Amino acid sequence: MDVSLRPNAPIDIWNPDWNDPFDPTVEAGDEFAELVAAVRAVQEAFTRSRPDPAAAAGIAGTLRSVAQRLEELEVGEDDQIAGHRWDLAGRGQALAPPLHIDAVTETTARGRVTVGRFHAGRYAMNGGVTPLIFDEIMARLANDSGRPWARTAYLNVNFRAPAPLDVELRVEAEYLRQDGRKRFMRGTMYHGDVLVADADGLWVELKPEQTLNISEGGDV
Ligand SMILES: CCCCCCCCCCCCCCCC(=O)SCCNC(=O)CCNC(=O)[C@H](O)C(C)(C)COP(=O)(O)OP(=O)(O)OC[C@H]1O[C@@H](n2cnc3c(N)ncnc32)[C@H](O)[C@@H]1OP(=O)(O)O
Repeated sequence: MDVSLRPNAPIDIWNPDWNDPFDPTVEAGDEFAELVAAVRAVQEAFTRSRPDPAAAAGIAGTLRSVAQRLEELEVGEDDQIAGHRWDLAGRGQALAPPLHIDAVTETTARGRVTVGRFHAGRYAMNGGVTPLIFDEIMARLANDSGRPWARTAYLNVNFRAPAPLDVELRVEAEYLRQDGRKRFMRGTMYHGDVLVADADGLWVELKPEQTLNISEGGDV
């Protein structure tokens, strides 16, 4: 079943100012997009299924061999493709809801997302998935327009109405104000005219001694 999880936007948005050491142009073809779509399809189909024990054992074996093949291709985090393909929905990170970011200005960001049962609680979007979507679009805006890196300090989400599955939801972010290193952001999610969730968030700009890659040492 096609639940519109494929990253169907050719280029959502590409900001050359985005400070990512990964060079996305190398694997910018459709093959990796197809691989992400396939992983998402497995997640969704698995969630929707009820295999009998024999089918479960067979499928587990197949997936184990896929995992083994990918393990042979492991690279460091800065070089992995997943999460770094900014032109793909959800950046090519298969766990992330496939958020298409259509427009980013200095103070606003606008996107859309459709989730299936893989991201469901019961009949509606899981309460942990909504913050994932807000964090994605609000962090994107907080860190856009050449602004130095900032990390999420808090993200408060209000669930106003159940967010339905398999339909497109509109997601917006607004850069409210800056106070020194603090960037205050707001997010909203709509199904048609219905506000299903909103969020307030604070992003704090890193000090020079703080490093984004905490495993490199330095002050976190
Ligand atoms: C499946 C999906 C995969 C997703 C894949 C994502 C990849 C996406 C890539 C794009 C995104 C890239 C960027 C990575 C961003 C993260 O991934 S963030 C991940 C979640 N966030 C974190 O891990 C942050 C952990 N916390 C920290 O690192 C530190 O607490 C912070 C936020 C940097 C702040 O620490 P600090 O610099 O020591 O701050 P400090 O000087 O104490 O405070 C500065 C000011 O902020 C205020 N403040 C600080 N914290 C708070 C708070 N919690 N509440 C209220 N005020 C606060 C202070 O009161 C202070 O205010 P003023 O006194 O100046 O008025």
